[in-house]
Amino acid sequence: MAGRHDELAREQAVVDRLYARLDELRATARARLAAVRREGPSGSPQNRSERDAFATMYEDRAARLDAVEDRLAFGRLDLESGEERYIGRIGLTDDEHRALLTDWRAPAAQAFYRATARHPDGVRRRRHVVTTGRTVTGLEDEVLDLDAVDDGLDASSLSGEGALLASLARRRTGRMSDIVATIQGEQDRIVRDELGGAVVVQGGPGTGKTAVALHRAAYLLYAHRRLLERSGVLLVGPSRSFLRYIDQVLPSLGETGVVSTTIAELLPGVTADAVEDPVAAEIKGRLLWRAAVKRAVRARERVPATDVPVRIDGVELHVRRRDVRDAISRARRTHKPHNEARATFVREMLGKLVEQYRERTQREVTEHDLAVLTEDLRADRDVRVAINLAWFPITPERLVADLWSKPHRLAEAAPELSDAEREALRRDPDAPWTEADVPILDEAAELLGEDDSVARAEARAAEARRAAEIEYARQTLASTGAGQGMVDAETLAARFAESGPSLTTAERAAADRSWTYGHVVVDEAQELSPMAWHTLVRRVPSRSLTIVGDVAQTSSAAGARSWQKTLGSVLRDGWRLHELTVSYRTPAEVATTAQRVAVAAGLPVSPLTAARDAPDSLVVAPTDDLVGETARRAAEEARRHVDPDGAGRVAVIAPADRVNGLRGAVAAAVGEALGPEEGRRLAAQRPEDAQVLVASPREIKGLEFDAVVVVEPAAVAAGAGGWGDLYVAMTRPTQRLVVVHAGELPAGLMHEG
Ligand SMILES: Nc1ncnc2c1ncn2[C@@H]1O[C@H](COP(=O)(O)OP(=O)(O)OP(=O)(O)O)[C@@H](O)[C@H]1O
Repeated sequence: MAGRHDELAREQAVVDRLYARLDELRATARARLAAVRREGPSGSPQNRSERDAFATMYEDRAARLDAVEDRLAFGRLDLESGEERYIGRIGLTDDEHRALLTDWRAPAAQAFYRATARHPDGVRRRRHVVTTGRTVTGLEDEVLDLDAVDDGLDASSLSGEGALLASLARRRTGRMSDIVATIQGEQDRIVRDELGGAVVVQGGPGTGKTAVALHRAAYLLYAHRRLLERSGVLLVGPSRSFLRYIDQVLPSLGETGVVSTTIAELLPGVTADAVEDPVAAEIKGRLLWRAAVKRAVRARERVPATDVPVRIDGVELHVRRRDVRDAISRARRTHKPHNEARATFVREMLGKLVEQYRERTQREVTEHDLAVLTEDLRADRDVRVAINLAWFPITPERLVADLWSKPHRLAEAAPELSDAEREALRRDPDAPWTEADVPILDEAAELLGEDDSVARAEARAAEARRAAEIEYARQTLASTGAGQGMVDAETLAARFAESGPSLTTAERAAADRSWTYGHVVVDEAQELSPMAWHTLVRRVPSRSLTIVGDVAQTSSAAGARSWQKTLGSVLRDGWRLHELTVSYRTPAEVATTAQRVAVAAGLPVSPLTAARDAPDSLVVAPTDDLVGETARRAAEEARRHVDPDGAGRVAVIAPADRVNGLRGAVAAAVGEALGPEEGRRLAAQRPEDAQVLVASPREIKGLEFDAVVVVEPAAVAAGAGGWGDLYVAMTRPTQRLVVVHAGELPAGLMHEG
């Protein structure tokens, strides 16, 4: 039997060969890039843009190859056929196209994640190859032998347990890393679920929902590249800091073209960063705004109370009520958005006025006179005012600001709201936007359209240009054979386009409110209001979505308590539910206690089994000096977990109104515990990189830390986010939870011993 040393040496030889091949491919991509760049900025514009396009293509290729350096290969399958198949981040072949490494997303890699002793799927042995840099440092084998199966054990045991536990115990860096080497069977089934329809993943804290959602995005981009590269994938997260936390994962999986956003940032040109009152947020999240915004728009199409006199060339005419009524019906029959249908309304009204003019004057008029008269009428101030009053051109921002600042507008648009509810929405006309306004603004933009005759003419011209470019790109691809399997004509054409060679699908999509995506991924999805769902679903006409969240962690007043209730109205029955039940983050004692508190509070919690335990992972500390004790505990955890090299994260999570009061004391205690130099280094860190963070529950949603100090749990639960916030706060640590309290402890949270 080969010794461990021989086995390591053997795997090292394989890994060396794989890195050598990777280096070779990188060198080729760089050489091609350099050759394209060497040609310099000469030649026709078409030559130049062609060169730019190829340069971008080679840059992409080089970037993708660079991104897969870490843990290039991590697994090996020994098949019953005798084949040894290596699994890694990307697929690699040799010069003769023989497979060296299988992409983890390929069907041939599936058994690495799914095979069990009970269902070996042609696999004799699964090996996890652990590497540090380019050196093989460990091997972990699982022999999938049915004789070894103990009843009941197989279904629940973890695959690659050693590699998994090692990865879970690793110190946190403030950035999420991929889990490609240790995806578990229940997670893999979700990752590889088909593209069509909506996949909803419900699971308790730390069950890998975010990880699964991101790996699924990478999988779908691999399995449906042609479709998704053109239409794009949208990823929606709860906050910028969360998006930053996860922004390394997709690039490390070789994918860079995903648009990430929050609901607040969904509308290009709208900044929605004001904090909303929870009562108003809940009301604004209701689906009633679909009808209410429609009514608000209709209110800008209105027949005047009386005929309105206007005078042109000394002749008195009337903007007559019945003419307005006819013109409104005609304009509505175009089924165009309000601002676009306005052209029809204006044309109809001017026609009626010209008719009146002819009747009044009984004059013979030539075609030329008619045109002049129409223009005179159009330019006349009184006519303009009368027409505008009947069909008012208006922006979405103005329409919505009027709803919030003019009580009669809101009463007319949303009669179903009570007086108290309407009062709760009351705001200054120039108050800043909140996240809850965004879906309503989007609805308004949809119904109003843009008054953009010029923009539309430009778009038509651009479309014609683009068609010509696609044709040209097709010819180029055919004649050079370049870009095989990497880029299609349309993508290449987009890069040729005047808008600049570097404008990717993601960039174009992000700048365009009406862009529709091929797939949308929503994380922390329980926070979205019904109205936000309505807005999102509009962006994915195929209804192909990955929705991950936990209805027990909901803190938004407008968020979901039940998927059925929230999604039923927007997706009907076009969704399928998966549940994740193993917590990979929190040690068992912390997970069990958090669950107990959540159950006692009546939250709709999912079952949760912790994958591991850690000694002394829960401490409950009563005190009379809340600030002092919190600072002392935070300093102790910082000493234990925070490294000067940037690894290790500690969070103090406190009720929102206590955060500011704690910051100074925590910073001082940490400085004292770790020394002035370390104290200064930590104090200079930006909030998003802070190794010691003092924050409210809202700011740490979806994130994780080595240690967490929760301050006054009953007060956290009494805050705007309720018990969901406390459940979130308690389930952030990977190693240790410290609860500091001066007041009563909530039910389920007991003192030690
Ligand atoms: N199969 C796995 N292998 C290694 N690590 C994993 C695996 N699954 C999850 N993890 C790790 O567990 C932690 C929690 O995962 P993640 O943040 O995706 O959970 P979540 O369900 O989204 O949590 P929350 O509901 O609290 O936001 C992360 O550090 C993640 O990398």
